[in-house]
Amino acid sequence: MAAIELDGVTKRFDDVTAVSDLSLTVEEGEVFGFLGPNGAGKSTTINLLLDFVRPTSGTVTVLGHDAREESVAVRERTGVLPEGFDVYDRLTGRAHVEFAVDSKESDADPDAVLERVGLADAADRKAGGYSKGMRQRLALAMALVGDPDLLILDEPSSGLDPAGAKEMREIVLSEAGRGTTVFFSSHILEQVESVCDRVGILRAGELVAVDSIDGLRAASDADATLRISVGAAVDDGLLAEIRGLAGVSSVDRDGDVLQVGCDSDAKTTVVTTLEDDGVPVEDFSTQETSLEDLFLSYTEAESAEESVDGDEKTAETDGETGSAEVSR
Ligand SMILES: Nc1ncnc2c1ncn2[C@@H]1O[C@H](COP(=O)(O)OP(=O)(O)OP(=O)(O)O)[C@@H](O)[C@H]1O
Repeated sequence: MAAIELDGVTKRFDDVTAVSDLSLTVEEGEVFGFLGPNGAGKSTTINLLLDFVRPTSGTVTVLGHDAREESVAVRERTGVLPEGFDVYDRLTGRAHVEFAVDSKESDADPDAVLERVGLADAADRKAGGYSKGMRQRLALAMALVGDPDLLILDEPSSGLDPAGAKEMREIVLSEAGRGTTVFFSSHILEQVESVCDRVGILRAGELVAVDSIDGLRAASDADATLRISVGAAVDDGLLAEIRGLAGVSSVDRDGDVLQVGCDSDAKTTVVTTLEDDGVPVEDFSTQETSLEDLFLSYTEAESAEESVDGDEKTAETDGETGSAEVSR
């Protein structure tokens, strides 16, 4: 059974379409990263899962329950770390977790939960004195109460330093190891890379890609950059010839160096074309797409229509998704 199933979901707030015709399935036990820039619709999607907002159209099913009709059943089996969680300054960490235990009618031992997130030593301190990372861990502890089948984490690493973000990842992995489905949003691809089985990328309310990070990388192969040091001038005619080769997306000349955006199949052709035209190639190297560029390639195309072309495109990466339209 799928843990999360969104089918043709649109959510409008007056004239703003926050989520547009979103269809997405997250399988049980999967760690799924939900990515997108600010305002892409991530929090709205999470709110739809929890029935905090209702879809304008489409259906939302969580753990086999209709999110609208059976929201109580969904919330009983779901732990949530909301975006911008704020602690009660005067309450201790333990009191926060006790509150979660009471409201979920769980028999969990608060100290054991605090231990799981590394806050056992700070259990008796007032949360108002906690650091940002400790507050996030406390929020996670509250979400973990009752061993939920689904964990929904909205920007769990926001405000955390690298060590804090690493700890958060470790906790997510250990929960996933217990069979929990984890759905979390982020606008930083690096933060999801090491934990997610798959990621979905949202742009302006539309899902532009769903795949593993490796799959996304493979699909954006066209954007790897070939750096070529040449031993003679490259005239405009030759530049145009290279620009016209199959698999080449961009060519820039900077003194003796050419930067060619191309897929791996085109690399050899680019080099031989230069040599055939009498331009000696002294050195060349390939720079793979960085995670940041990869993310930008899916989220910064000029308009959503350019790369979203029907439902099939979002079901699997097909080698053309998003990145093909983007030149850097
Ligand atoms: N309650 C609301 N009323 C009106 N507009 C809303 C409401 N909630 C969200 N929106 C709009 O919907 C769009 C998507 O917002 P959302 O908060 O879902 O994005 P997000 O991807 O979570 O962004 P961020 O990374 O900044 O948290 C934005 O244009 C936002 O202004």
